[in-house]
Amino acid sequence: MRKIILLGYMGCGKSTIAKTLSRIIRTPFVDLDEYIEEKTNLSISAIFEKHGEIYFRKVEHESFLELLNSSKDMIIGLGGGTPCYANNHELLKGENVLSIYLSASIATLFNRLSANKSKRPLIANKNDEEMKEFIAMHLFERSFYYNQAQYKVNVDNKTVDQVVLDIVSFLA
Ligand SMILES: Nc1ncnc2c1ncn2[C@@H]1O[C@H](COP(=O)(O)OP(=O)(O)O)[C@@H](O)[C@H]1O
Ligand SMILES: O=C(O)C1=C[C@@H](OP(=O)(O)O)[C@@H](O)[C@H](O)C1
Ligand SMILES: [Mg+2]
Repeated sequence: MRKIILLGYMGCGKSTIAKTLSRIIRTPFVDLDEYIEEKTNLSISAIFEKHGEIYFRKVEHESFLELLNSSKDMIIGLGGGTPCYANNHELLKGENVLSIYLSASIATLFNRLSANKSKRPLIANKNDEEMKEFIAMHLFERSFYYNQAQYKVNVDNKTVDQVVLDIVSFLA
């Protein structure tokens, strides 16, 4: 059954867009981070703190496979790092998979993330200057993986509804 996968850097809007898209096209959505939190009974921050990032990436890969192998139609909002580890980017091209990269400028990401960093362990302890530099470098490193998606939608200066409409146009 068809899986619609949203990917992109932290703060690009994957979780938010997945929720609204789900309502519009009447397809259930699963946020991969939330799925992992339920499965492990730990927050993403607690997993990083107690078990480290390598363990998180292992659980993330297993969880992504579980969702892809389920027999249901589903929208999956990935974590920002999901396509960049464990060859997960290869899974973006599978049969019955439609993958969409929500691309955003460094300025957009910085503005959104500076107000929302506490639950994101990779940036939680950075000040504004450190964060700007980190986002620029990290986005550059990850772009290769994000660009493996079948479609790309730029989200800069767009409302959630506008982004959802752009995505709906690919699904026709
Ligand atoms: N199109 C948009 N316009 C303005 N703010 C947005 C938009 N999409 C998401 N946001 C906001 O950006 C922040 C990060 O969104 P989130 O969905 O958590 O991103 P992700 O899951 O990609 O990390 C949230 O505060 C969310 O409300
Ligand atoms: O970019 C990353 O490596 C991460 C992004 C987060 O998801 P969001 O992109 O939804 O913030 C979450 O999976 C974890 O904190 C690691
Ligand atoms: Mg998210």
